[in-house]
Amino acid sequence: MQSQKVIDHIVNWLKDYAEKANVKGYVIGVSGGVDSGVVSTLCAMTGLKVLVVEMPIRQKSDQANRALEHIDFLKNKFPNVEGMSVDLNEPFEALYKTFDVKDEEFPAEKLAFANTRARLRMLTLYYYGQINGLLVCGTGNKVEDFGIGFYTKYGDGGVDVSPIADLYKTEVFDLARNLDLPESIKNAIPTDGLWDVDRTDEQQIGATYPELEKIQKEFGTKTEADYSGRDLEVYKIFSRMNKAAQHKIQPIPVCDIPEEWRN
Ligand SMILES: NC(=O)c1ccc[n+]([C@@H]2O[C@H](COP(=O)([O-])OP(=O)(O)OC[C@H]3O[C@@H](n4cnc5c(N)ncnc54)[C@H](O)[C@@H]3O)[C@@H](O)[C@H]2O)c1
Ligand SMILES: Nc1ncnc2c1ncn2[C@@H]1O[C@H](COP(=O)(O)O)[C@@H](O)[C@H]1O
Ligand SMILES: O=P(O)(O)OP(=O)(O)O
Repeated sequence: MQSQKVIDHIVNWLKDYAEKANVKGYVIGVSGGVDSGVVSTLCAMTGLKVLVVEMPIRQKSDQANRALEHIDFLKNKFPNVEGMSVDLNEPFEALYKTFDVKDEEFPAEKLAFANTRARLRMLTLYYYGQINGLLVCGTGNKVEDFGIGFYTKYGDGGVDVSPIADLYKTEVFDLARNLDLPESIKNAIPTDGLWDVDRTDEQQIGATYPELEKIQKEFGTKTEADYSGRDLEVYKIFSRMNKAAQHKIQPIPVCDIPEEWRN
């Protein structure tokens, strides 16, 4: 990939969009992962106002430390960047108490609370975005957003612009190397950090991003019959998750009203 061209293209795209939308810049949640590391740096390079927010919820200390290290890196390098931490532990625990949890070991309960973390972060970003005249900048990549739907609907998926959604995860890592991000971010193992047990994306999905990308690039042109061995296993994972994620990939279904009933 011609990384420098892609970097310049995204930075200009972000700058143009903000100018046309008549806003001051962007607000981004920074987790200590590579996606938000890259996106926040690209936003910072626009020279526009950028607010980077760390939002711990039952956070593992290594993730929180990486996020804080990245915020310091950006603030030192870019005078247009401001950073803040918003501790969401209390509101999260309050919701936990408020919702009528019948069985916290029930898988649907665990999933709903994992997604609640992402949704609390979304509403926080919209709050700080609105009071500062900033748009919420998304961090989803092409595999998460258009491949396997590995994001929370109206959580981290609830954003105003999505600058890296046409980049595969390995391409995001390429950009991270070219942007000279802190080593800890360049080497961060992808994880959604939404669960009480520590699980990487690879452990949760059952395949690596390079494996998924290979299938995603061929999806629609090759079928199950074209694969064997590990590729076949990954094809099955990708295809199952892609099918289940169609409600996130396609526009929300609207119930059409027959025209003749309008009189
Ligand atoms: N970037 C990341 O790494 C990241 C971030 C957040 C979440 N995740 C992962 O993403 C997954 C999110 O879970 P999810 O996808 O079950 O939750 P979700 O909330 O994103 O989507 C499920 C919800 O979508 C709606 N829905 C389901 N089927 C539908 C249909 N056919 N039509 C319309 N709406 C429909 C329902 O409201 C359902 O509760 C989890 O595995 C989580 O760990 C990954
Ligand atoms: N702890 C966090 N602080 C701020 N922003 C966060 C945090 N965890 C996640 N985010 C944001 O959500 C997306 C997706 O996160 P995953 O870790 O991939 O689930 C991330 O890029 C941040 O913008
Ligand atoms: O979205 P991030 O920044 O948390 O990256 P990753 O998904 O690789 O952890």
